[in-house]
Amino acid sequence: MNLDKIGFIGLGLIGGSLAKAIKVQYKTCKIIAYDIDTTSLETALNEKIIDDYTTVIDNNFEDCQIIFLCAPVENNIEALNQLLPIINKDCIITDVGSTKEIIIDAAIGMNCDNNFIGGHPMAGSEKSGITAADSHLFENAYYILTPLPVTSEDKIAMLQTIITEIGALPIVIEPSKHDFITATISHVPHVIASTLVNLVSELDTPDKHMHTLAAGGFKDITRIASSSPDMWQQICSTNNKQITKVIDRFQQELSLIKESIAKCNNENIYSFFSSSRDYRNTFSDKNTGFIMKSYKITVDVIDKPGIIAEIATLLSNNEINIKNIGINNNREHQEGVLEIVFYDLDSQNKSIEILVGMNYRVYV
Ligand SMILES: NC(=O)C1=CN([C@@H]2O[C@H](COP(=O)(O)OP(=O)(O)OC[C@H]3O[C@@H](n4cnc5c(N)ncnc54)[C@H](O)[C@@H]3O)[C@@H](O)[C@H]2O)C=CC1
Ligand SMILES: O=C(O)C(=O)Cc1ccc(O)cc1
Repeated sequence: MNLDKIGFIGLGLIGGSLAKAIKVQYKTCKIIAYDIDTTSLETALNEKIIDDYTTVIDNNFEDCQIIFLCAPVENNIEALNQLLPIINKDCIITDVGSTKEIIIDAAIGMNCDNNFIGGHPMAGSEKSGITAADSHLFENAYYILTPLPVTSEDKIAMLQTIITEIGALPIVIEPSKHDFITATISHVPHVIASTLVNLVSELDTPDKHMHTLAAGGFKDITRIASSSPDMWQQICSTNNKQITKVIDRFQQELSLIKESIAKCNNENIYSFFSSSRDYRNTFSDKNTGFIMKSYKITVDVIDKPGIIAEIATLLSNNEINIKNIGINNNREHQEGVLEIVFYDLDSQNKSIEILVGMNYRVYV
């Protein structure tokens, strides 16, 4: 497909990653961006992620075929309103916001439902800003679309093609169903993660031993508490009905297990953990994911100078690109201490073969 010009409103983690992925796929496509943060725009221009930027939403967006709204949810609604008098009639405006019903209702209210298609890539991380942007972010991730009955098939097909060509998997879901699903699998888990972190901060002993000793499990389930407060405040305020409904249900579940623990009802406690383990084990970490896909291996290495260089050289001699490499000093639940992250499954598999062939113990 031919793309000549695309616009971005908001150029942080998601906007920047989409712009990068589109540049890889559509080399001649011009990208123009607007962001309230001029430093992000300058960074993106210097790194050739975009071709031009503007410090106001103006006629520069007039000839865009597609405009991606990638700011926090409420700011996307404001931008949509500002863009409507500017865009051409064939332009597709699509957002990436984590909540859908509110922006779809706003789009209907603004009579722009033939130009607007709601979107939500189910990929991301706790990081934010253009410096965290990654052209591989959407590979094998589901990308939800919430078109309206009036949206033309051509426009939906065009957006689906772009999503597919950047490696993601488009899936159509109705807005209110989307908001219930994401409240359960994303929004409430974020609230719980932040609650746990705040709890430790409040309960910690004066010597801060909780902070020092918090280990793998705690860090695993609270990683997402490092996310942008601005973004999460707007997600909560734009999906408050579904989120509060799911929190109510969560509190009921928590009360049940609390009661079983208080009464030492070992049968209930056992079945609580065994059913959650069995269901959790049906979520494959290698599958298309909701979180950023990670092709990681862990290598057991002896602690000697030059060991990282030795392994990095071995892999680079075999033309394998390393995305990230680091020593894990905490051996808890960890078979090895050197963690290597790759860009794709092929590199991961090839590295395992090479390292095992050199008698390294490798864990996936
Ligand atoms: N972070 C994640 O993992 C995911 C986020 N999303 C959604 O993507 C959107 C963007 O999130 P991120 O890229 O993670 O956040 P981010 O904080 O990395 O980037 C947001 C960007 O929007 C800019 N911005 C803020 N207000 C603006 C305004 N009024 N006009 C123009 N630009 C403005 C900021 O300066 C920043 O550069 C949000 O709507 C979020 O709900 C969707 C999927 C995953
Ligand atoms: O990093 C993670 O696990 C996330 O949860 C990222 C994320 C954040 C917001 C979304 O709407 C979708 C994905």
